[in-house]
Amino acid sequence: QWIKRKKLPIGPTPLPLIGNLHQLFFFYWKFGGCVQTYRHLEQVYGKVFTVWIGPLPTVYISDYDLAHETHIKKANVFGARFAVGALNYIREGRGIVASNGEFWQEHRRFALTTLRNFGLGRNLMEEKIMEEYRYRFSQTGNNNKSGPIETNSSMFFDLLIGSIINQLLISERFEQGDPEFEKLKESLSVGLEKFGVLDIFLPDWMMNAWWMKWRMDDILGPFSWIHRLSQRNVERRMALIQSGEHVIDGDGTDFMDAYINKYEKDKREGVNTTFTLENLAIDMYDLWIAGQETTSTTLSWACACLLNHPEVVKKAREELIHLTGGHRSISLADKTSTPYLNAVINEVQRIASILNVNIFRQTSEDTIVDGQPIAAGTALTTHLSLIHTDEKLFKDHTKFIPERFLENEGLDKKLIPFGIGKRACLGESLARAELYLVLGNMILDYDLEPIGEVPQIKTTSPFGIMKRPPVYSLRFVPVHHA
Ligand code: HEM
Repeated sequence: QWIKRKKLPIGPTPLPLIGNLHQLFFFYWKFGGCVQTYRHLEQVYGKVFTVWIGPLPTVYISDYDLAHETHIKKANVFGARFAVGALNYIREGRGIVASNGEFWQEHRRFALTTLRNFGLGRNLMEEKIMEEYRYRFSQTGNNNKSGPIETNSSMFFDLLIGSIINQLLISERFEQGDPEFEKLKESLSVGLEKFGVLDIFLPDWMMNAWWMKWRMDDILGPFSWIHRLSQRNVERRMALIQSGEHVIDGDGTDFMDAYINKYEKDKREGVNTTFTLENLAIDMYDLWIAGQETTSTTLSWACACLLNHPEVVKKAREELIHLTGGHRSISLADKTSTPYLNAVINEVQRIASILNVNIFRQTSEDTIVDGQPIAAGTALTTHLSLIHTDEKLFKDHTKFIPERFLENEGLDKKLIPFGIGKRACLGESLARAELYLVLGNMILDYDLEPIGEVPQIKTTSPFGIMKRPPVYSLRFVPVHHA
């Protein structure tokens, strides 16, 4: 440890085996959350510091300029995923989130191109988002379709966003009460809830040890269920293709079609390929897990913020009515004409900061950051939440103030909820399209009313890997434009 520390940024003194865990737990208790704990460490040790999770040193960058200097300017040094422990469970170096090297490049490029193709030409992505938006609002609530809709925020947005990603992946929608969806959602929330920071870093030998089996079954079992569902979807599609009930027309209409086209082509040409059906199930598993909970949680945060700030809803709606005359929906082409709505979405993502840190990277060579050495192979991350609560950038950071993005040109560049650099979020453009279309049209079409107490703008999971908003119900009351 002593020798290793010489090649790492400073940080609290670690003990053998347990590293800084005792201090981390003490600070969690003292400060009441992970972000406050890491803010304290930043104040003591500076913008780059090391925390030992047991025997493993992990390095944190807590400043935007340093994150840019490392992840953008030296992208190759900071571009590999640190994929051990629970992150590598099921994936075993495959998929998009936890793979590296050529495999990662091929699968990331394929997924990006396929999702981008949905955005070109007839703009399938926008069509699918709007179709699901209209469907969900028309199906929820009472039978009076033009009356108010009463719902639970997280269930409503889970169904909406789950259906959009499912439409893009396999052309299927989830319905309320659908047992498969309920089980899928439960698996995801149970899995993410039980997942602790230590599990991310467990070495494979420890994960496989007999004395860890109960814990691994408990936290990873739900993820196995999601993986099996993904495998079943692949088997079902292949059976339909073989029976002639599903025909892939040209490029196909969803991700699975596009992948099967590539798989068949590689097979025909005798290429030694990683595009196998087994890997298709893993890619879909990754896209589903990464693409569902993230966006739907952000929308739940958005409504919590808007319920607390009716003046923001009013101002955003005025902008949208001025643009559309109240006669049509908002489309992605309107984005440059809606600066206030854009600022509202930015501020929601800043306040929510649903993922505190980038998924961990691994330095590929010895390097120096802010004058401090970092050895090759070190696990490192950018602390997104510390950047988003940096008072120098975001004054009065606990307050919801969309105007800050209008008053301070270029501030939006320093907002990085999708991560930064080579491994930044693959679904960023899809998520941005969903947030813009759903929030913009919802503000245009509905008044928001709380049912019961107005939810606090405060996370209910200060120690979790994902920051969740309070659970609350709300009412969407249709607005009739003159
Ligand atoms: C508001 C919604 C979302 C947020 C805040 C978000 C945030 C993030 C963050 C912080 C990362 C880690 C980046 C890094 O390590 O530098 C990430 C990675 C990723 N996200 Fe998202 N994400 C969102 C939506 C989506 C959607 C809709 C999809 C899929 C369609 C998606 C797919 C992925 C994938 C595949 C990765 C791994 C990328 C790689 O390793 O190359 N995300 N996301």
